[in-house]
Amino acid sequence: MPPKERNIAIMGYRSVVIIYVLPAGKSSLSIQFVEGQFVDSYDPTIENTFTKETKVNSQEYDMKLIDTAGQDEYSIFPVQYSMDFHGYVLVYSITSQKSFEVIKIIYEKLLDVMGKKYVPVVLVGNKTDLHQERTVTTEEGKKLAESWRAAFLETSAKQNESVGDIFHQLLILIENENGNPQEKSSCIIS
Ligand SMILES: Nc1nc2c(ncn2[C@@H]2O[C@H](COP(=O)(O)OP(=O)(O)OP(=O)(O)O)[C@@H](O)[C@H]2O)c(=O)[nH]1
Repeated sequence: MPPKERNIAIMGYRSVVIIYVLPAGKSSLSIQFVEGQFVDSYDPTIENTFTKETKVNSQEYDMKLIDTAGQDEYSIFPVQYSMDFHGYVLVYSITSQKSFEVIKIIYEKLLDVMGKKYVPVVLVGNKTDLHQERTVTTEEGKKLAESWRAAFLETSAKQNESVGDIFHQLLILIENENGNPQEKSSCIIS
């Protein structure tokens, strides 16, 4: 079987006042997944594109990951991210209620721009290593994902916890959406 091409956008909150509220960690998740490293610095993203080959259930995929510029509640949803994308990773930080509120707004805008009731989404609560600073409970994240019929994961880009699972689960959701039901548990080969 030839590799399937999959375009995935990664979105999340970016505070204008970054001294007080650090962003969700979209770029860190992308870099951890693609390069296997954590870079502990904050450099606001304009837009980055990463490519990665991966395999799920013996199917090969050529993934293009677009790490989008961060959004806030006032941003107009960038229309270019509603076209030619197969699925979305929506990231908040478990240490930031604000990022959790903004991710709901990003999701609503995404559906609105696409004119759809469903799109394949993995909701990600990042920064689990900062558990002492947690302000968003696992239950809150789970409930939100259920209401979207999305997959839900808590991750740490820093500790490389569940990072590969994000993309694995999203590829499965995209196959399901395309009418090819997949089993949930299978190994990912990167
Ligand atoms: N402790 C911890 N810090 C993290 C984690 N992921 C990201 N960070 C830090 O959070 C800050 C923001 O991370 P980025 O990956 O640049 O965030 P972003 O969402 O891509 O932000 P924009 O590029 O502005 O959209 C950086 O200082 C990262 O080092 C994590 O899992 N744990």
